[in-house]
Amino acid sequence: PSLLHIEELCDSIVRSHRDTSQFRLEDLQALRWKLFSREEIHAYQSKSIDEMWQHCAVRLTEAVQYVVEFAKRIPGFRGLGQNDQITLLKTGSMEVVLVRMSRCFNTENSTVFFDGKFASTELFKSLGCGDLMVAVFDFAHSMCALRLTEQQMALFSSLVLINSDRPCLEDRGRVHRMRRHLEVCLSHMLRRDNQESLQHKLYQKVSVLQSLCSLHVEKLHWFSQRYPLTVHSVFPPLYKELFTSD
Ligand SMILES: CCS(=O)(=O)c1ccc(CC(=O)Nc2ccc(-c3ccc(CC(C)C)c(C#N)c3)c(C(F)(F)F)c2)cc1
Repeated sequence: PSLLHIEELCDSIVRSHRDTSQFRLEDLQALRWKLFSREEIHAYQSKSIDEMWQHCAVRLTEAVQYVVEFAKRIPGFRGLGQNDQITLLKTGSMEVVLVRMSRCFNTENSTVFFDGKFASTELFKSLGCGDLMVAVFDFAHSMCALRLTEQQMALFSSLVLINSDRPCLEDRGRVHRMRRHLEVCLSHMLRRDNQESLQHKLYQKVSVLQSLCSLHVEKLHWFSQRYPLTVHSVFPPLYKELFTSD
């Protein structure tokens, strides 16, 4: 691909990320000291496990929907077969949500934006997923340490999604060709930012992301065994489609 084509591809990925990321960075920054009060935290901790799970599933599904929109705007994604689009979203959308979550993480007090204010892991106690929440927050912290620009996050997010190693892809070759172009974009951008050292640090994040998402699916399976009706009747359909193997 020509350099012009690469620059154009970079620009379109960055634009798509900006147009599909729920909150602008400056808005999240402006809210970063809006913390939940003791009473509000106590109210969340007093929720039943199924109530809190449902609440979080709804919030997560909103974030996933924006990632689905981002994926659809990646040049070439809509050219893939329907099944391959679903396969890439099933395995990659939660990973991109977790990458994006670092945008709303406050490293000074280890809080994350949730339901309009910034919350620490203790707010999620009634989920019964302490280890997952700690891992999610630690990941957000480690992503913040890389101090990615929105452009770098946009390209990293597209590479997380366009992964030709995903199981059951029908046209693996086509996904791989898309991925090659995106890899050239990322290295072109990192060279331009004089930050080539970021490349391997980003690729190292991929395995942590995948283990986080497996843990999320594991916890969901554990929860759906105990509260089948909650998952079946009040969880968002998209959440069920993406994260359960029903
Ligand atoms: C992401 C784009 S953005 O514009 O930066 C943006 C856009 C919106 C928001 C608000 C927001 O939706 N925060 C939120 C939502 C759900 C969750 C969450 C809750 C529970 C679980 C455990 C699971 C078992 C249900 C998981 C997981 N895995 C994740 C979190 C946080 F991870 F922090 F707990 C935060 C924050 C930034």
